Amino acid sequence: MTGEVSVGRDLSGPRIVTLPARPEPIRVSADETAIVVIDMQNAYASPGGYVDQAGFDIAGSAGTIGKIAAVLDTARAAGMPVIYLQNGWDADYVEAGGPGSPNWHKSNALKTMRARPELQGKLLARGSWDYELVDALAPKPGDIRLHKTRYSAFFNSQLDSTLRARGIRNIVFVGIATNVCVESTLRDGFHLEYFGVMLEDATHHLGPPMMQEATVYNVEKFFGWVSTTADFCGSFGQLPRE
Ligand SMILES: NC(=O)N/C=C\C(=O)O
Repeated sequence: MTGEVSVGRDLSGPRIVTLPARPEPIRVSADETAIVVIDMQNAYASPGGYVDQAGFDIAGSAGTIGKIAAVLDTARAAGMPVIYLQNGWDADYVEAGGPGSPNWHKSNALKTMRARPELQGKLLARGSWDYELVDALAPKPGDIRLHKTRYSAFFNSQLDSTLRARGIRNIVFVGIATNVCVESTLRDGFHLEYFGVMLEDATHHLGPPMMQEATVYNVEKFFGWVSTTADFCGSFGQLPRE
């Protein structure tokens, strides 16, 4: 392990935290740090949701929900912003794009609905059960909910302005899927000068286990820091409420 990375100019005071992480610990102000919860919707985490219908293994998602719940309890108690993203489109799928959009060709939700017309209107459509957040992670008063239409939560969304308005420089990522929307958002955040930390056991991949390993490697080596639920709760859990 190399030395610690410090984010910000004034790193003294009671709201400064050193989070154990790889490749090195990262020292941040809790007041400049937000939790971003990626797409914890029935689509991605519930039996019968989109990714289950599309044939992906979602067995690991139940454990991920429990870890995220612990992270959110700690973050709220520490007075940190909790920002939920929800992925999907309007009921007519206009936001999904037509054949002129790569999304129309690559989205497994759109492909599944084309193959099984009885699902049309059910997957990732705003207003559907599939689009809704899982019950176990229902937002609490003060939490923020944002809509997104593509894998990166920064693309065509209010995420950047929501973070900048609150003086946030550091983002702790949890959610599904590690290798698609979590990684896409963390990468875009890197290019927008946010310090991204991914909690590896509070995320879950789509595809074979090597996809989780690949994103963990990418984040640790190129785009940010990797930590765990226990280390997040152990360090931010010590904070007095603002
Ligand atoms: N939330 C995600 O990572 N989504 C991945 C695939 C999809 O939305 O089709």
